[in-house]
Amino acid sequence: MKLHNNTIRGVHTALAAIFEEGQYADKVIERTLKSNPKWGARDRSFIAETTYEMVRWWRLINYLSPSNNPYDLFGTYWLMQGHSLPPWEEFEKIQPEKLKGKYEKLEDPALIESIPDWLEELGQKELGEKWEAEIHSLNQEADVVLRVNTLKTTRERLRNMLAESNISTHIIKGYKDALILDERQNVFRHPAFKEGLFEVQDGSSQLVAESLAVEPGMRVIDACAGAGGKSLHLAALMENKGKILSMDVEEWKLQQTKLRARRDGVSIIERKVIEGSKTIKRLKESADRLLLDVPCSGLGVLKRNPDTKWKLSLESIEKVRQTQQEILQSYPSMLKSGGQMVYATCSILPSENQDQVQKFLNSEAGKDFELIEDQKVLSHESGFDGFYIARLLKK
Ligand SMILES: C[S@@+](CC[C@H](N)C(=O)[O-])C[C@H]1O[C@@H](n2cnc3c(N)ncnc32)[C@H](O)[C@@H]1O
Repeated sequence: MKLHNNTIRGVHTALAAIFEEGQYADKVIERTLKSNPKWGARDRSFIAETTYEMVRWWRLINYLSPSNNPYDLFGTYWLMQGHSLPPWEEFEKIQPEKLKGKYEKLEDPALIESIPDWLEELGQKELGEKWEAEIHSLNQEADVVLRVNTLKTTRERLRNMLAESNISTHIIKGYKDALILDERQNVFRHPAFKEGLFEVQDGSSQLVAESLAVEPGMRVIDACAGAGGKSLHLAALMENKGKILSMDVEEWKLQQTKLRARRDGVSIIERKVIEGSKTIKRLKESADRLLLDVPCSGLGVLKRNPDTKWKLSLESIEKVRQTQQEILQSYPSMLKSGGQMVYATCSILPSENQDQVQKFLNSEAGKDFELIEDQKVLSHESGFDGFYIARLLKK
């Protein structure tokens, strides 16, 4: 592959915004690409992919080549990917054989997997012997997975339509609405996306709405709806019949839900901003089904958000655990008796998952609930993101 100075500089600018200004990688890349409309499709995907991968391997790259020079860092990454470097004077200082030797001598698992030391310790403590395979899998690039919008099309029809534009996909047993792209590409510009025939949603994430056992006509609350990924899936499973109340503490996220619902042909979603405990109390025993897709560390989605590992800390994870338990202590009151609730996270840590559910069940607020089943979806076992999904019944 031929390297170009201007795209390497684009990557460097993006990395500086991520590491020096603490901005989110996805937003930085979006902005970098938008402000350079002359770059072609190949340059754009080079910049996006290289930035994400350099963020992922940042600690290892900096260990192998401690330097502030962007060409030293990029060149090291490029060699790590198995490419060779062109004879540019910018790369003169790099000695491939020396780097190779340094890499081969590595024994520290945190350096090898390019994660902070505290995360290696936490992973070992919480996942034991499964941690090594899990973090290895979370360091691989994610597949692009589509969720077919069954309100507008079928999986076969969408698959054929994409094939006509040379986008080949495959299906996997156990994920009934999913299509996986054979080759990574930007599908947001495809007419089928603009017509609302699919959403981009990881396979594990698609298991969440599925597990809530919704039926057309039900009254469902999605209490941490965000931009509405799961609400839209619930609406499709309910055949757009009944009512979904999509709630969140962030109004701007719910605004996105509104736009996406319009595109997807969903009319049963109402939105409500959570302004405090009063909002929850007013909805007492009003829902047949309740989804708690709670805020979490995001350690299950490192494949697609590699910058998370540099932004998190033990303190921030503890804070999010507290929010999770606060939500569990109060929101289930919105469920009718005989109703079912799903507690879900995109984390692989038991302390955010089964331990939280157990703590709830042992508390006064959980005394009327029982656990029906739970799924601990690990990335190295499923191939998709890491998730936790627990289904509970209110007696
Ligand atoms: C995992 S995200 C939700 C993703 C969303 N369900 C989807 O499928 O796109 C968690 C959401 O919880 C929201 N949140 C944070 N604290 C909350 C609280 N106390 N009550 C309700 N939602 C909260 C966040 O704003 C965020 O949108």
